[in-house]
Amino acid sequence: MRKMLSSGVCTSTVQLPGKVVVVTGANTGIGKETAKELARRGARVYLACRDVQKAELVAREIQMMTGNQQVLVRKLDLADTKSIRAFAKRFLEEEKHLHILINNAGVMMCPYSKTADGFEMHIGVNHLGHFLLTHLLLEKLKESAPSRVVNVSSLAHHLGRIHFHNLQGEKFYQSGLAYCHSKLANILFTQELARRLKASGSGVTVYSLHPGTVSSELVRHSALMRWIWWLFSFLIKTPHQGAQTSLYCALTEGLEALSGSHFSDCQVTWVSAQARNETVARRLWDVSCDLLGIPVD
Ligand SMILES: NC(=O)C1=CN([C@@H]2O[C@H](COP(=O)(O)OP(=O)(O)OC[C@H]3O[C@@H](n4cnc5c(N)ncnc54)[C@H](OP(=O)(O)O)[C@@H]3O)[C@@H](O)[C@H]2O)C=CC1
Ligand SMILES: CC1=C(/C=C/C(C)=C/C=C/C(C)=C/C=O)C(C)(C)CCC1
Repeated sequence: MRKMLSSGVCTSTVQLPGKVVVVTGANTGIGKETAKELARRGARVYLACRDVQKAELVAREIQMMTGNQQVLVRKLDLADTKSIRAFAKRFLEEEKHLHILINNAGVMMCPYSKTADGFEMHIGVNHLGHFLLTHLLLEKLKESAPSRVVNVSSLAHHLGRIHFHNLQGEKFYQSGLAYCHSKLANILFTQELARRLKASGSGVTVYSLHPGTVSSELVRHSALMRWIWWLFSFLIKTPHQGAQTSLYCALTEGLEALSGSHFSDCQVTWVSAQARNETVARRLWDVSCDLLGIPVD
């Protein structure tokens, strides 16, 4: 059972000297392990985190463990578009390239709350925050092609729906479902972005994934989930195991033809019918642009 729940290993031997990587939410859990492995392979790794003090400690730890001093911390609060814009501005000023963007940060089952811009927290951080970040970094990714965007979604997307009349959860809110909706949005964004990038022949590819059920701080807002995680701790993945599919999508050679696909346990996997709906994906793209003040093309 443990083997079944923990399978999927990134076997790529690709090394990353001279490559630049951004990992959001890299101070703990899956993001930290992902950043560590990318640093071990020689990349310059930006830990894009909301708590800079926590992240600095992690950066030192990764530097010590990997011998790579090019592990840098930058403030990024995905619940505040000003912070996202400030992060992108500084990054674009200081870096010539961006080869891999890992949109990993996430919140789950928060009590109803809003971001600085008035978006419901799950859709605001998990989807809109990463949508804006990717938009702001996209030219740099194109200039650095071949380059990749990796969006960490979840199996939980199967329970998600995009309710355009209630995107901010103001009419109806259930914290678990709000998480599922935002994870569905991650997949729809991946597919729409992949379609657009393919059409423009940009050399940037995009992947979404489910990391598995992973022991991490994600369950911090739910006593029930913390209890389930504790009870089944002998079965669920470690953060190192949980990082394997992100690493697979970021590193595996020859994955370009699968841009837009969804992965689990380092293999392409199926997504729900909602997640394959191109009309919803296009509309979500347009609505996201509107909400974020990005010109709709
Ligand atoms: N664990 C699991 O079983 C599963 C996880 N996933 C996905 O994996 C991803 C990583 O989660 P996991 O490592 O498990 O969870 P953790 O809670 O351990 O890590 C989440 C990271 O996101 C960061 N974060 C949260 N809010 C913001 C914000 N507003 N701005 C910037 N960063 C933020 C956290 O920062 P801070 O430490 O400061 O709070 C933390 O670094 C998430 O997208 C999650 O949805 C998907 C399926 C299953
Ligand atoms: C019942 C049960 C489990 C519970 C799984 C759950 C509750 C998964 C939730 C996943 C989430 C919330 C993903 C986040 O994106 C385990 C631990 C697999 C062990 C086998 C029995």
